[in-house]
Order: sequence, then structure tokens, then C-alpha cells
Amino acid sequence: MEEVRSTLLVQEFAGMGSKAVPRQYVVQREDHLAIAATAAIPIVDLGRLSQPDDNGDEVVKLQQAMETWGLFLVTNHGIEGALMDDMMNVSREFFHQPLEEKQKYTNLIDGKHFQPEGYGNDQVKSDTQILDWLDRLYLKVDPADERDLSVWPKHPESFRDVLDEFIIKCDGVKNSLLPSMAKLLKLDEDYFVRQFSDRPTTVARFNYYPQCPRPDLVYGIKPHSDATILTILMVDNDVGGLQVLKDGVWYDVPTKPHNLLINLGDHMEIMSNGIFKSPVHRVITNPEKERISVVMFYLLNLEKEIEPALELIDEKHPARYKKVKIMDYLAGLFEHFLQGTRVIDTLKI
Ligand SMILES: O=C(O)CCC(=O)C(=O)O
Ligand SMILES: [Fe+2]
Repeated sequence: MEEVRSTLLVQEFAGMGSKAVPRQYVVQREDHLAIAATAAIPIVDLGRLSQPDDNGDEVVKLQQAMETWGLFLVTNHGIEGALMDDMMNVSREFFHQPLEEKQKYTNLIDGKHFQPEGYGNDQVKSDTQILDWLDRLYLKVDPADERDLSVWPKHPESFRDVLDEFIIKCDGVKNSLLPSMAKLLKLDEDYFVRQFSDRPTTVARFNYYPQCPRPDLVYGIKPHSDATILTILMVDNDVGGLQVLKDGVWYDVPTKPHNLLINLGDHMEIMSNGIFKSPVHRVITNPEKERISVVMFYLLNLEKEIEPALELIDEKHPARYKKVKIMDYLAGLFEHFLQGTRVIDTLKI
């Protein structure tokens, strides 16, 4: 199908100060601001969780979070507040540059053909598609030899150095969570760490949600679950907007300065045979304030097949998901996202 493109990035449109929003962004439903409450997700102390002799409460909190919300906050995670602030600040500086500067990293080849990496907004596949109210920068960071540095910002000048350090630190957070997750499933402690040993994929995504005159009509990001093992999010300290769906009800996700949010992904739900949950979440817009999030997506090697861990399967606990190659999983992702459906549901047995 011929690609149809919107002519403006969201940030440029928002900057015009219009009180209306273009029709491509308008959602055809009305429930999306009806929020019950704030999600009671736990805060897990990662330092204590990693101490074998003194981690009782933290393990219980982690288990409860993984089996109900699929979401939790972590504190004492080893990333200095100053580095988190730097990462947020250089991201904000990047988005605040003039359009011409950001377009040097565009995600449109020859101004036309969409590629996931780079700066821009949604891939537009038809003129009836509903767009999200965000611009983003999307960078593959692992395997490191597959980085396309032509779309890695050179300005602000410290962007790459800060990101390099942030990547290493977030990787450490991921690696210190995986053994506890495996133990909760009574798998070998290094079960998940081993899965990540062979050229896994990591993607960094910088989301910029400009202020929006009609939060009642427009999504920052439509409902979805992440196609990852897990996702680490650093969200704006001052502006909420992330919401999670549980038992048919939407909840606000709380934030705390310098905490990180951990969001389990579909591939963890599959490998845990449904014991751990990959939450459906979305972002709503804010009429007064812009919002930024920095997100690290952790996937295995895309050539790998995933399935429920064989150790979890027996006569009483049959496999609940079919085996799937990660690459094939990702191939169907965007279409499902647009339809408001989930790839994982097509694999349920
Ligand atoms: O901005 C956020 O808080 C969430 C972003 C998100 O869900 C995503 O990038 O997949
Ligand atoms: Fe997400």
C-alpha cells in the first residue's frame, strides 16, 4: 500500500497553539479518560533483593507485582540520580532543537520510506489510521556492532556519552533482576541470564509528548503491551500519563523521582507460561505540560524461538502459548497495535 504521511511532526503542530487537533489523532471512543485510581504497584529495593540473606520482603513484593500488575518501581538500583537527570536533560535538549537539526536523524529514508530507527513519528500506513500524539527517537543499542550511528544525535554534545553510560547502568539493573525472576519460577537462577547470552537486542526509545489541547480525544500512545522480556522506563518526574489496564479497569501508574519503572513484556509472559503478566498500558496526553520518557526495551536474539520454559510444563500445567520465533512475533506487532489487539493472544493454546 502507498504510504500516506502527515505533513507535520506532533511537536511542530503543538507549537502552533491550535485548540483543535488534526482528525488523524482523534480516537473513536469515549472511555479513555475514565480512571479509577492509582495502581498500587510495589517499590522493590533492588539492593536488598540482590542480597541472598536479607531479601524476604523484596521477593514477596516482586512476586506479587509480577503475578498481578506486571509492573513495579525499583529503588536503590545503582544508577546515580545525576546520571538519570543528565539523561532526561539531554533528551529534552534534543527535542527542543529546531526541526532542521532533528531531521538530520529522520526515520524516513528519502523523506518517504519509514524505518524504525531515527527521529519522527508513527509509520503511517493509511489515511484512516489513528496516530499517537508523540514524536520519538528510536535507537538500536545492542548488538553494539549493529548500531546505526548516523541516527545517534551529535547534539547536545554529551548525548552519546550520557546514553552510553545509561545503557550500561540499565543493563546492570536488568541483569540483577533476572536471577530473582528465575528463582520465583523455581528455574535455575541463571535461566534468563543464559537466554540473553547470545547477541540479544536492546532498543532505546525517547518519547516526547507535547502538550495537547484535547487529552479527551487523543492518545499519547495507544493501548499495547511490550514485545520484550522486560522494559525499563525512566518517566518524567513531574508529568504523569502512563496508565495500566487490570481486570478491565485503567489505573494511573505512579512515579517517584529517581526510581525506575519495570514493565514485563509479552516474551516474559510466554516463557513463564503465563505466571508473570505482561501488562496492557497506554499514555494519555496533558493539556499544559510536555512529557518525556526514556525507555529501554530488552529482547532476546531475534532469531531465537521462545516458548514456555519446559521446566514449568507437566500434565497439570500444560503449555499455554505456542512456540514462536521472535522475528515473526515482531513482524505482526504494528498491525496488531493499530487494531488494538495483541500478538500474544494469537499464540494462546
Ligand atoms: O511514556 C511512557 O510512560 C510509556 C511508553 C511506552 O509504553 C512505550 O514506549 O512502549
Ligand atoms: Fe510500552
